[in-house]
Amino acid sequence: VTDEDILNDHATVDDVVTYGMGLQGQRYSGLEILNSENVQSLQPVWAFSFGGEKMRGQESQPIVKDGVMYVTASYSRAYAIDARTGEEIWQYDARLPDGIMPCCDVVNRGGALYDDLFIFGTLDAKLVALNKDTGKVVWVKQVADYQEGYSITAAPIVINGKLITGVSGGEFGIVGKVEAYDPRTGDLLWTRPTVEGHMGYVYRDGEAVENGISGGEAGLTWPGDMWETGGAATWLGGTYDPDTDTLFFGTGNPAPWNSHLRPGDNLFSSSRLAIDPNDGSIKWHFQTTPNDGWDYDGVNELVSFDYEQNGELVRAAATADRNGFFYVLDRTDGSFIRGFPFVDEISWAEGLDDQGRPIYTEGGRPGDPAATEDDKGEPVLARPAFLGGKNWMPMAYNQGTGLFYVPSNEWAMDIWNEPVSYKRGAAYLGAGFTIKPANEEFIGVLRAIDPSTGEEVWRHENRAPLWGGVMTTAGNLVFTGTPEGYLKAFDARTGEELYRFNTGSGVVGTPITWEMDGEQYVSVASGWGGAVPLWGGEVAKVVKNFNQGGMLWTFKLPNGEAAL
Ligand SMILES: O=C(O)c1cc(C(=O)O)c2c(n1)C(=O)C(=O)c1cc(C(=O)O)[nH]c1-2
Ligand SMILES: [Ca+2]
Repeated sequence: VTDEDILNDHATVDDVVTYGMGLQGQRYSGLEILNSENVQSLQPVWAFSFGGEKMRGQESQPIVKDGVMYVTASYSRAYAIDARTGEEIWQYDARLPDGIMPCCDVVNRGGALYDDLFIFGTLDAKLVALNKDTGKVVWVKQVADYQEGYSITAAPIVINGKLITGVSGGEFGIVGKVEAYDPRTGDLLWTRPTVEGHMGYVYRDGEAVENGISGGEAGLTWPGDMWETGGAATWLGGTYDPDTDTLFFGTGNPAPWNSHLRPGDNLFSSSRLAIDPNDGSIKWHFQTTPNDGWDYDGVNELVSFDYEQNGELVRAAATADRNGFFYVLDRTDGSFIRGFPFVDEISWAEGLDDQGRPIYTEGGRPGDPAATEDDKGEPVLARPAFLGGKNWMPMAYNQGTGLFYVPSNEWAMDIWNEPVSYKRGAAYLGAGFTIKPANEEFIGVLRAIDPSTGEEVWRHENRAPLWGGVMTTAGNLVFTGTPEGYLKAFDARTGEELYRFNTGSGVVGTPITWEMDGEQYVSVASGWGGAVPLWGGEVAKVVKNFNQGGMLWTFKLPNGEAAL
């Protein structure tokens, strides 16, 4: 796989060589062999077991090149599979130490292909590069110390000969960062910490150089030394926009969760960062939840798209934040174009001001434990819950309909603050919580959203929270999965459910589609898990009978069907 292949991934329908089905992250395929007229006939052609004990939480997006599928699974495993037959070519199991500390299950969301390498991140915070034909290790690089709480769950991306990764660990007071490596050797090219105060340098050719952006001196948005352990993990990885030559990374929650310990905006937590891929410098930032006090952890993917307004081309980017608001930004400079709620009854903010900053609801923030006698701050009922209006699961943008398809959830939480102090390698929250369903009928809502008006064009409600990624096609289709086990397809214009297939375990993976031998294929990983069964509080009851697992399913129309 070459840089060209990667940059063109969104336009080549016969392969999927990037996380996002294109670096901009639209998850849109121009294929229409499979479409809203014939999707009812879709059938599985093979299924592949990830094997292993206790397999769960299959959040991966496979990639496909030249008839071979490369996919990661939970516990930092990777596989190459014959995409025609489902036969295994090789398997790699990372040997993980006992002390790994993923906050939210043992997940992995995917890998990257470059040259003859398949590269992915592990729960002990390493990057591993495997020979794509044999699965043999070519290089391994320690990105950060797992004993401090670092891990990697996101898929790396490669752009113009640079391998770009983020890190997880926001719940342990790590310092988030984005890093670039030489994909052939694993040598570090630059590092970009995402907490102000750690900001004044970049690495270039293995040497630290000042780049002038230092939060440490003037106007620190953290009190005292709180920035030293400030979180802002880049745990969802990034997207890349070739038009502006910019990497977009979301940053997670500031640490600790108790916001009274860190008055200030706490840059660059809960933000979108536009990063120069050449040296790691920050071009602009947009913070969705300043002084985040609810773990809104605004790490969600920023997806580039273009539209016309009054005859002018707008180079925009959109993100559906965990905090419940959908933002449309000008991707050339990060300026706010518009924002609107995409979930119901947001409690913590009354809306956004004309810069996109939240207008906080009076009394919406959980109280300061220092102000009470029993060390437990005044609780509040906040909505959405910290697992978010949308969590990690990627949305999709359809160039034909001009709509975003957003996997969202309706839930609330009781949240309160507690005293906490930083201890290396220990949870650093200073908060307690119970998540509750917002109603008896449904939590998950797949929404079709018009980014130019904020209108919800259609919605599909699901009993359990939606936790899988979305993919959309020129064949007027939207695919996603449900914790109840289904891969589902919808009419992209109307939201009518056109197809469902039960994979035997909850689908929390992200589907892909590609063309092979003149036929259109769809693949998705199945295996219930992720944060909901761990942290879902009262919602865990809704999902408690769902079986875990680890399978990869592949579908196509029966032979000849597409021609009808
Ligand atoms: O702050 C962090 O570093 C971090 C990392 C991760 C992760 O790497 O999976 C999650 C979260 N936070 C998080 O807050 C969260 O709700 C979450 C859900 C999931 C999941 O895969 O289901 N991961 C994570
Ligand atoms: Ca987090």
